[in-house]
Amino acid sequence: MSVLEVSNLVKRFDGVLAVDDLSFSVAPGEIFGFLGGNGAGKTTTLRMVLDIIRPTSGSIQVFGSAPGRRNAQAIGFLPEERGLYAGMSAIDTIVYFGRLKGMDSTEARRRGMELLSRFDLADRAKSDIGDMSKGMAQKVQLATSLVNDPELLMLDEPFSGLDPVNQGLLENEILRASERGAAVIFSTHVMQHAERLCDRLLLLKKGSKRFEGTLEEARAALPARLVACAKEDLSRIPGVARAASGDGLEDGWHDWTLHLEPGVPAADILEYCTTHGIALRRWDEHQASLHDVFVRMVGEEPAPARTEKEIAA
Ligand SMILES: Nc1ncnc2c1ncn2[C@@H]1O[C@H](COP(=O)(O)OP(=O)(O)OP(=O)(O)O)[C@@H](O)[C@H]1O
Repeated sequence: MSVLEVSNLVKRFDGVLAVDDLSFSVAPGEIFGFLGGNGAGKTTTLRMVLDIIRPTSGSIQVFGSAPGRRNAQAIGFLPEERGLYAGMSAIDTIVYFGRLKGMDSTEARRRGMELLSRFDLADRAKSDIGDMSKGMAQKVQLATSLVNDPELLMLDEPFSGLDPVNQGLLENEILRASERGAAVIFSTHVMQHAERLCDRLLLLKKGSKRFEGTLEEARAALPARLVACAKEDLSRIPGVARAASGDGLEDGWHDWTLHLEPGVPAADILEYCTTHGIALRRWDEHQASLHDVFVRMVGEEPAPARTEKEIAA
């Protein structure tokens, strides 16, 4: 059974179609990347799953029932706009969120301390959130979304504002949640995280789905490029859309760059060469990156991964 099933979801704000006939589902243990540019409808969709806002039409099933109090206890959520109450300690904040999820305080405290240790914040457990750095407070907020060991973990732009070490820590938490069987949905503009983590991903543009599938399927949607060294003319091989030969090498060998027709696997070209006695001295396949797929399907540049220096600035 799916943890989350979204069917023909529509959300209209005055004059803005924020989510347009969106359907997808997420299974237990799956890491699902929710990708799209600014204003694509990611946050709006997550808010509907949390029952913070109501859909205009369509349906959402969380653990087999409509969003609401009953299933909220098994959900963990990290909102895009970060912010916890200054004036409360890190551990008390986590316990508070654990209580909201129906945990008893002893268990929430035990679990909170375990998370703070894992996040290298055990010695700051009693620090006021207001006295913490932005990144530290963000890790405490992450802990509030994990305290109840949620079966559905939804993270809205979780990597933004974290330095590279803490981005790695967050990646580990996502993998850990998935390994214990939780479904994890995270939204991001940064393709590198999605490339490393996602079992499946969905590309959203102006509220509507442009692509849903595995990373491999996403890459296969764009033509591959091959670089090969041959004596023969490779431009006439079936499945090659464009070919350019470089300068001649010794003994009549040439480097070729081949752009394949969409959907043609590189292996077909290799097989053709083998069966037709075309000798190849070198063979490199360059698959499209998720960045290329995003640019092609969403029509804009995703955010680059930020350097440590940029984050500190
Ligand atoms: N409460 C609201 N009232 C009116 N319009 C809204 C409201 N919330 C969202 N929108 C609009 O819905 C569209 C989708 O916004 P949403 O925040 O879901 O995008 P997003 O994919 O999360 O973008 P970002 O990556 O910039 O956070 C935008 O055009 C936004 O202006």
